[in-house]
Amino acid sequence: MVYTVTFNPSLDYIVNVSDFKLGQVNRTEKEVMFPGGKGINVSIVLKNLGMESTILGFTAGFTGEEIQRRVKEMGCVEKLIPIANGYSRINLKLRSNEESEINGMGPEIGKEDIDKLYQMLDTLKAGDVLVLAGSIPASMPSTMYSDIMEYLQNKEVMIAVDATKDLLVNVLPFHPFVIKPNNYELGEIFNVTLKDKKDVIVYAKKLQEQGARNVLVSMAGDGAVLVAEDGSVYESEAPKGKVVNSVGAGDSMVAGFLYGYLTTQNYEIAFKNGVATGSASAFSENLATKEEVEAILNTL
Ligand SMILES: Nc1ncnc2c1ncn2[C@@H]1O[C@H](COP(=O)(O)OP(=O)(O)O)[C@@H](O)[C@H]1O
Ligand SMILES: O=P(O)(O)OC[C@H]1O[C@](O)(COP(=O)(O)O)[C@@H](O)[C@@H]1O
Repeated sequence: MVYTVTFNPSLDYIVNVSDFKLGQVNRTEKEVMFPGGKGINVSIVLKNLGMESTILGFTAGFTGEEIQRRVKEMGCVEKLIPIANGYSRINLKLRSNEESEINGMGPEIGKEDIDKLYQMLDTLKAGDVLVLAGSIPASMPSTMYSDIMEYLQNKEVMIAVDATKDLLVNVLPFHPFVIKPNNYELGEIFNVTLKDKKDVIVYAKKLQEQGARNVLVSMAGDGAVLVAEDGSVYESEAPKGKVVNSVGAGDSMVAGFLYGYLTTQNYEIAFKNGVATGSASAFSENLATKEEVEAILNTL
């Protein structure tokens, strides 16, 4: 079974504003709202691809209830833990001449809530897959994901991590199955700007040397790189198409990669599947469907 953990779920409020002007009243031309947060998006896409998973994590307030309602409506299994205070974030995605995002910091999560999550993690068995994805509330330590990995280290659970900075770096000694920084996040870890795939491969290998088994680096419209544990390096250009909504493209890539690997145990197929799924999400308003992914796979 695949489990995804989202400490900080969101409602993604995506608004189109023609020629946005800072400091003025702007009006939307279009607005849509989706449940979001990285683990939740991974679960939605896995569902679309035909693979069941269970959504774990924390929700709060009316926004949290709406996130739960929507993921259930989509047919996902969720065991989100409602927390007593605050409310889950509404993350604003502004599409205008440029794309901007404001992601909230999320409600505080108490120790008793974390204990409940650990009780759920106690049910994981060898061969299960755990996805730890997205930010954690600012009040939590950057060892949150590595603490979970340490707790599970003797269980033979395959763990995927999509996080930034120390939250990601701290998990490396626990040998995550796959990590997926984008090229900016990879550069940020080493305080460098990565210009091209050649640079990306050098620094992805450094994260592998520090403990990651597979390092998948997304580069938006410039494609992706996989440095795999068997020593292979795969590179891909981004599939061609019109970007409609790139929110969730990275999460879709994680879902596509895991789906590809879990169904074939082949890194090349997993990588292509990740690229196609990321782009299929970027090319549609909603997250990728199986048909959309297959259509792109046929072009790779
Ligand atoms: N403009 C784009 N054109 C084609 N594919 C894209 C585009 N943006 C994203 N993708 C696809 O989605 C994947 C993940 O996107 P990216 O933006 O790098 O992730 P993140 O959201 O984590 O930063 C890319 O590797 C690519 O396959
Ligand atoms: O937890 P974070 O890092 O703030 O990211 C949360 C945001 O990222 C998303 O999961 C989308 O992520 P990607 O575009 O990287 O796939 C949104 O649904 C959500 O608003």
